[in-house]
Amino acid sequence: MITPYTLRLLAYAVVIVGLIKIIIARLQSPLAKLPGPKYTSFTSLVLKYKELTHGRRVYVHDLHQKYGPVVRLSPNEVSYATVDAAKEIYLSGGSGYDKTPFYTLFTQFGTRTLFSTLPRADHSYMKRYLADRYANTNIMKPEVLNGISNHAKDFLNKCMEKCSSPDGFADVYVHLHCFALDGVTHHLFHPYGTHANVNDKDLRLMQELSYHDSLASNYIIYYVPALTKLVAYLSPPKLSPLSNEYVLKTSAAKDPSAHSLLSKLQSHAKATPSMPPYGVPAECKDHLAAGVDTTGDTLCFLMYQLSLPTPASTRVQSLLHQELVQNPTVPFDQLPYLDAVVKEGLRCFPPIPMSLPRFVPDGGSTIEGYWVPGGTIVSCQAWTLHKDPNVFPQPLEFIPERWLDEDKEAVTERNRWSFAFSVGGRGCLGRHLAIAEMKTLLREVYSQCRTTLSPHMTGDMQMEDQIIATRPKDQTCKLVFEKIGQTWALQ
Ligand code: HEM
Repeated sequence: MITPYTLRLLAYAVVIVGLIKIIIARLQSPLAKLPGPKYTSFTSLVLKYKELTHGRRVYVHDLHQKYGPVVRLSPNEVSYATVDAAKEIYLSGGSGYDKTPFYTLFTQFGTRTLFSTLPRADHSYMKRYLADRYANTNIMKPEVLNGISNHAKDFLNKCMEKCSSPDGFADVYVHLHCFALDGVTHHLFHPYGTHANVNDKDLRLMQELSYHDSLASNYIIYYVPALTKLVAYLSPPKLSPLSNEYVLKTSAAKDPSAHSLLSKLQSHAKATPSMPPYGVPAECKDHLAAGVDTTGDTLCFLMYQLSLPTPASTRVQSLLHQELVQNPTVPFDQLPYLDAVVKEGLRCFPPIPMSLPRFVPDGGSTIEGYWVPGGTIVSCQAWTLHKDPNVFPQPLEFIPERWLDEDKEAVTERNRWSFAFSVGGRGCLGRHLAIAEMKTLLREVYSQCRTTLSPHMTGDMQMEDQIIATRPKDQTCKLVFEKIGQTWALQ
């Protein structure tokens, strides 16, 4: 007869045998041969803890510093820090490996969009279809550039107005996000775009989009879908009534401008009865979300950097000013120092600095000399690629001149390692728009003004990571704008 004691022993034995089996399997796994802390062969708990506490990017970077360009992060995940690995993961076959279900977190109105579609095949048709809207030739059209330029003027007027108020400073975090919202909605919806730097209703829309923190609940839902209801109960999802209403209403508007994304999507919807009911608004909302914090945060980090009270920042601002006043009619894409400042800004402060996860295809793959089985999650992160000292000497310093180096081969190599917009078929669709916006705004400001930190600026500008993007921790950046003559001497 089996006694309770025997039963307990049996239960223990089953658990122990199970654990031994798991340990043996993990030790025999091809990933066990990869560099990385031993515990990552057995558990993903440390990685998950870092994710939940905004610490993943720095944790992954520190592991690369310690273990080199290939690091096992968990029993099923590996991070790489070389351009060859990035080419294999994001460029092989054009679009690289398939996205993981992590991107399901980014569906809009319950509908998959370009960004959240996982398999390559489903994604590539839509990407090709929408590509012309974001091609440089479309972005460089006067109707697009004039819109961006007007919004840059609104930004500067707003900042000057704030600086002449008793406060004496402008919070550029707010006004740059308004500018980014206005710029992207001009492209998506013209003539139904926002004017958030002049209109309080649109300002509230920006606030709804940019001030939120749903990192922990998103990760929990992703890793333990069974807890979705509990998470929704304990921490109800933040609704976005203003932006949802704006996008739903606007995407049904008649006669959007021919250059807009909306006109293209509406034509597609007419010709494609099988398009999901929320296909057009979902795609628009996705591009809206993709275009506000990214451009707004990069500009914010960049203007903060230029405004620091250091000789290096003063020098960069002065050189930028000189180039801009000496070339008032040269198109923004032909100004080398402005280009170098933007590139260095994207290198030092990539707004999407974290791993972009992909699945190794069936049959496995050899990356950086190590074979990894199909189904392994692999990724690179811009934060680490941009800090390789062999490619970017003094990687922690902000040095625009590195992009103007006489050693052309070195500059080509730096461009190859630039990963702010990712690479390949799933790289950023809005890249040319974002660059046009950033250069137009910096030209508007630094051709006329000098910016310095306000004495009221006590906010923390450390990067605080969100689910895939990052942002300044305190979401505030108080600067003083001072109009200057054309002859600001190099100090
Ligand atoms: C400084 C500004 C920006 C940066 C650094 C940036 C960066 C990126 C990166 C790294 C990705 C790939 C993400 C991944 O694979 O997980 C991406 C994708 C994307 N971005 Fe941007 N982005 C910026 C601005 C914009 C703007 C202004 C728009 C459009 C209005 C936009 C639209 C998109 C879209 C639609 C995708 C998905 C592309 C696809 O899956 O094929 N982005 N962006």
